[in-house]
Amino acid sequence: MKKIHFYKYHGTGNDFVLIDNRDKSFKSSDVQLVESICHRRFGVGADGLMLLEESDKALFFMRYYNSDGKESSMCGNGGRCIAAFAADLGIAPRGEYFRFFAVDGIHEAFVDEENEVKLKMTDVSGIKKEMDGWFLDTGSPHFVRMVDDPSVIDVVKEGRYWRNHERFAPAGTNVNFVGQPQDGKVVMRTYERGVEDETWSCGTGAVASAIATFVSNNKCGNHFLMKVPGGELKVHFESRRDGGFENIWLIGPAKYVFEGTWG
Ligand SMILES: N[C@H](CCC[C@H](N)C(=O)O)C(=O)O
Repeated sequence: MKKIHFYKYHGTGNDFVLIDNRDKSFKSSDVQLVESICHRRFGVGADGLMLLEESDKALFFMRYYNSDGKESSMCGNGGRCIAAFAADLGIAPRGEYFRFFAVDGIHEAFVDEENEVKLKMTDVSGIKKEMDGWFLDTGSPHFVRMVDDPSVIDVVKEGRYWRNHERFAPAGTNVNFVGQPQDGKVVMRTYERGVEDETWSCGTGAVASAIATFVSNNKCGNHFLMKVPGGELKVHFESRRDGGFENIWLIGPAKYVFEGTWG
């Protein structure tokens, strides 16, 4: 097998392997290969893997895989990291807005000199109040539970229960545990579908948790600082009269960690 040159980035502790696959040399259908690269003990270790590929719709296409090796829905922190990766490789302009294509459509991005990334997320069509939480799709499905203190939640046990609940079958959902807002600051923790564990940050989850907090708390504005175990993410959006949300932005750091070869 040809050696694979990979890069490792993280976005507030949600970590990814990135590969420039514009030459299509990576076997993108090989679930076993992606899973073994993401393995925390026998591989590079990551929550997910992304291929940067050619696109006729925008500057590039972002193909996203969870660490279970399967291609999945949109990853917000992954989108921020691939934008920084593209700027670092000189594929995308730094300090200017550019567009890339992903599974949920076109995304606008802006990468500054320190790799702080602004990423426009897909519109949200609506949010559904469930007995014990809120369900919405921010590019990936999220079930948001409001709790008094996220720090005392057994995120793996409770997250796994809701992730596999029949209500969300067969696709399942990501699960977020969100504390009370204090001056626009919100503490949140996430159990991620396809990682099947708590992750230290979740971009689509931060958007889902901010919107659920906005809807469930009429004293909140539409700008949030989401405090996750791996750092802080900014989220702001506009609500629509039809109950949807648009002009949704996810902002935060994307860090290059190291690069290497696989195989
Ligand atoms: N695990 C998610 C995709 C990645 C979401 C997360 N890493 C983010 O930053 O949005 C899913 O399969 O629905």
